[in-house]
Amino acid sequence: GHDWGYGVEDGPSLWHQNYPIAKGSRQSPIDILPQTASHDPSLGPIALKYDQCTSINIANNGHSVVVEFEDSDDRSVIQGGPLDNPYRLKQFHFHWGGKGCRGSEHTVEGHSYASELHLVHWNAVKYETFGEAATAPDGLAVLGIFLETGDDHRWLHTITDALYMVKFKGSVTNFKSFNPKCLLPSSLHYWTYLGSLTTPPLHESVTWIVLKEPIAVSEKQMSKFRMLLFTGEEEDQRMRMENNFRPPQPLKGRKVRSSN
Ligand SMILES: CCN[C@H]1CN(CCOC)S(=O)(=O)c2sc(S(N)(=O)=O)cc21
Ligand SMILES: [Zn+2]
Repeated sequence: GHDWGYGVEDGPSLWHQNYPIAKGSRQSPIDILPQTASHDPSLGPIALKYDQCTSINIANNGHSVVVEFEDSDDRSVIQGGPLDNPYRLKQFHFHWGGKGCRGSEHTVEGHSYASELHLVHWNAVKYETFGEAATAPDGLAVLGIFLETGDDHRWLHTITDALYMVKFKGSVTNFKSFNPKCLLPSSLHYWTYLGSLTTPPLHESVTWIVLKEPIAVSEKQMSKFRMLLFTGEEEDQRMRMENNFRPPQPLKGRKVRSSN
């Protein structure tokens, strides 16, 4: 059922009641301090192989808007950097704020961005299914990309133009041949650390790779995300989907490494 959300009655500060791991030792997101992040020369570049990727659909799951990918083989993977194996692209989704407000999950020296894109990948070398990987300490790799408001993003239109089709929680529509490579910034320099899902079930199964360079999107494009609803078509109380981000969590002694 509806056991968690981002509101006063079901938001991040209450998630620990149903998901005690919310107070765990490797929770996400975190505030990243670039000066403290150790430059690790053994950290190679990340490699993204998305050329043969197959997007399937775009959906409103009542928490975010999600684009799912076909993950029956290694056609779309992230590898290198802190990763020992290639991890298969499963889905991507966003977190964002209200009008003119910040909405990223990770922050950089307390600075938050307008939004944050998460590309979720799973370790299909070690685990049979995505579900199994999602609960394993080295099961998932999520690539985080900051969105800041500025110029129009020429490729984000493909996504924002489809949002009206998935306005309500539970809606899904076809979304073929979208290649997320077009959403990457020019530099793949990153910070990396061991963390968790930033939503329930908050599994501590994520190797986070957060790109340093944000991409620019226009305020008009951001406003289209806020047209989405947390609520279903049948519900009489319409709740605009915004501020669907978890605030930074305690570092608890973890090391953040920097690619360079
Ligand atoms: C609303 C539910 N979100 C989660 C759904 N999944 C987890 C459980 O599935 C078996 S998931 O692995 O696709 C991810 S990744 C992710 S974040 N924000 O950390 O990138 C959240 C979720
Ligand atoms: Zn996310």
